Amino acid sequence: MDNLARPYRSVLYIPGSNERALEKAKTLPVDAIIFDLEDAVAIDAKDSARVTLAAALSAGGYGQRYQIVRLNGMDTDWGPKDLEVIAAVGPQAVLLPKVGSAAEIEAVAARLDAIPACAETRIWAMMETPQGILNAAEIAAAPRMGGFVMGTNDLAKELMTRFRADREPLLTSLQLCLLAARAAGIAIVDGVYNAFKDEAGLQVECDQGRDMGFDGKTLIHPAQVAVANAAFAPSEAEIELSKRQIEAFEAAEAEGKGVAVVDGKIVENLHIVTARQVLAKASAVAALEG
Ligand SMILES: CC(C)(COP(=O)(O)OP(=O)(O)OC[C@H]1O[C@@H](n2cnc3c(N)ncnc32)[C@H](O)[C@@H]1OP(=O)(O)O)[C@@H](O)C(=O)NCCC(=O)NCCSC(=O)C[C@H](O)C(=O)O
Ligand SMILES: [Mg+2]
Repeated sequence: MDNLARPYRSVLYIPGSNERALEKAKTLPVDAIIFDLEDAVAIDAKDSARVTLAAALSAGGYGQRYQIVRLNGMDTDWGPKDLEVIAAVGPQAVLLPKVGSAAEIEAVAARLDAIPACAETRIWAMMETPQGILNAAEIAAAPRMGGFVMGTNDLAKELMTRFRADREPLLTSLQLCLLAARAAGIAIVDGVYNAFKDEAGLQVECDQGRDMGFDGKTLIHPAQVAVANAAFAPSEAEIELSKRQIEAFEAAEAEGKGVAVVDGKIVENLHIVTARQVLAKASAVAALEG
């Protein structure tokens, strides 16, 4: 499935060091997995996690779930070794933390270009530093870019904000990254909701993220999957409306008109583009779930 056509409703982080979670993920209805070698892995476990993860990826079993590996930063003791070992198994995507500039993406892209197993490997970027947010447009347009992941914990730390349920202090950063991702035609998924037992709070954040235009949400626990899958899938009402809009617009066109009216609202060609995207997303979700 094409990078942008596939759903990214639920993107679950799994610590690369946690063999039980690595196994469990094969049974979870997530659209994508981030196998983490960065913040979820303790310093003493960095070297063993890399080996454990490379073996798990080679063994496979993750089905249609899109597989993204979060490496340690290339400026750390572990990052270059992570890239070497993970690249050898030809991952679908590598995710770079705390990206600040397009040059960082270009350097990793050049390394991947030299590895035949990585011909199709995409690069994703964690957007979680002030410098990265200010350079979002150039990062999104860099070679091999497949998507942005919002790192709202690091971002809140760097901006010195306080947690608010409405995320008002983070909205400018979230929207700058959305603009950059959409301009470059790459995917973008929202940050994690830390209180993984608070389903109502997660629901509010998922609805907000969906309204803003995110493709999905990053998650930290299996209990969060169902809420994200439902929030970022087209609803029955959206599917039904899209079908009626297409039908009405085609009828209007047949009569030589460029505008139809559905439920008292105008429907023009641009609305039909959105309606067809809704139906395509619904089909893609059904294909993954089927
Ligand atoms: C938060 C956790 C440490 C909780 O783990 P645990 O106490 O084991 O939870 P449960 O007992 O409720 O687990 C129930 C079962 O589910 C499995 N499990 C738990 N978490 C995961 C997971 N992430 N993926 C797959 N499976 C998972 C357990 O193994 C249990 O299975 P079973 O034995 O069959 O019952 C834990 O959830 C966790 O470690 N989560 C991930 C944390 C993480 O990845 N953090 C880093 C990413 S967030 C980040 O860095 C954001 C960004 O950079 C930013 O700046 O914002
Ligand atoms: Mg982070």
